[in-house]
Amino acid sequence: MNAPQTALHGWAAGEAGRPANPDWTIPQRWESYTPKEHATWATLYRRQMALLPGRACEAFIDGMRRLPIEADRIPNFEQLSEVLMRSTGWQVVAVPGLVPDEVFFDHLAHRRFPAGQFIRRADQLDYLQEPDVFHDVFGHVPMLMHPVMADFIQAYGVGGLRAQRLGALEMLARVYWYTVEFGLVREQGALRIFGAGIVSSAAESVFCLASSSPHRIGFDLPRVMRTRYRIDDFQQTYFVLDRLDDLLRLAEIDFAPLYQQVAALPALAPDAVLPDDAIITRGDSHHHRARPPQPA
Ligand SMILES: C[C@H](O)[C@H](O)[C@H]1CNc2nc(N)[nH]c(=O)c2N1
Ligand SMILES: N[C@@H](Cc1ccccc1)C(=O)O
Ligand SMILES: [Fe+2]
Repeated sequence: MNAPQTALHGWAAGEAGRPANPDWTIPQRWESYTPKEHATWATLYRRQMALLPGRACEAFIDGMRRLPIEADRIPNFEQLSEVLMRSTGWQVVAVPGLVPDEVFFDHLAHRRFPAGQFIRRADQLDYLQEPDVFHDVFGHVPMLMHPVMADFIQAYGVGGLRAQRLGALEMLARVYWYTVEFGLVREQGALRIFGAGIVSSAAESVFCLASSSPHRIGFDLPRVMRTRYRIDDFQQTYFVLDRLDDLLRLAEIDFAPLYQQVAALPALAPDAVLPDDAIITRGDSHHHRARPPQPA
């Protein structure tokens, strides 16, 4: 989820504007979820699990299988953290919603995944401005069981704190957006989803692979750093990794010189196509202005 900082949950910042806790974590208060909230989770879970086999990458399906994530109840973060800690050293901490950039990056840099404690209302099933527990836990957490993604997201946290110092937040956020949130990866000759923003959206899980309108382009780091993204509708371009392990190489590249080179170039529209793009499928001209999916 890389939405701008606009939609900060007021009450998270407390009346005085300062959060009760400097790292913005709150108790999950798992016992206080209502049956209706669990039912919303169940609806979303069932809808996605009917779509994702055959569309989501193997790492996602495997991670989901190994975690205490049930169909009909919002998961308990302490139970998730026990399994994650043993596997890749991660834990899930509850936050009220979007937190400030440096708080977010600091959590990731210490292998703490900040997950929204709240769940969307029944009338927000298809679209949500802020990351709720379904997007964060269903979408992101299973991938944290994969060692490559576990290392990549921690490195991203470290890189985020650095990018802030270098004034390169937007370029870095695009790398996260087009991988962790909306990334595709080749798997046994087919394209599979690994991005959490797609995985947690029913409409986009289908659209990203089946529609002729988005471009699908082989991942290229400077190209991704230049490409703007939309947060309120389907992506117009998806970038495709040859394999998830490519993320490790990515994490080791020193971004600082790239930030300088890319900052000197004009940013690209979300639906741009360049002559030397490694086009996998070129989108058609008209855009399906479908019901906006949940941004991620
Ligand atoms: C660029 C920026 O770091 C990014 O949008 C962050 C901001 N704060 C966040 N806060 C939470 N809880 N979850 C997120 O995904 C993000 N995304
Ligand atoms: N390698 C990046 C850090 C990073 C790691 C993983 C993902 C994105 C960025 C840097 O030098 O800042
Ligand atoms: Fe997200």
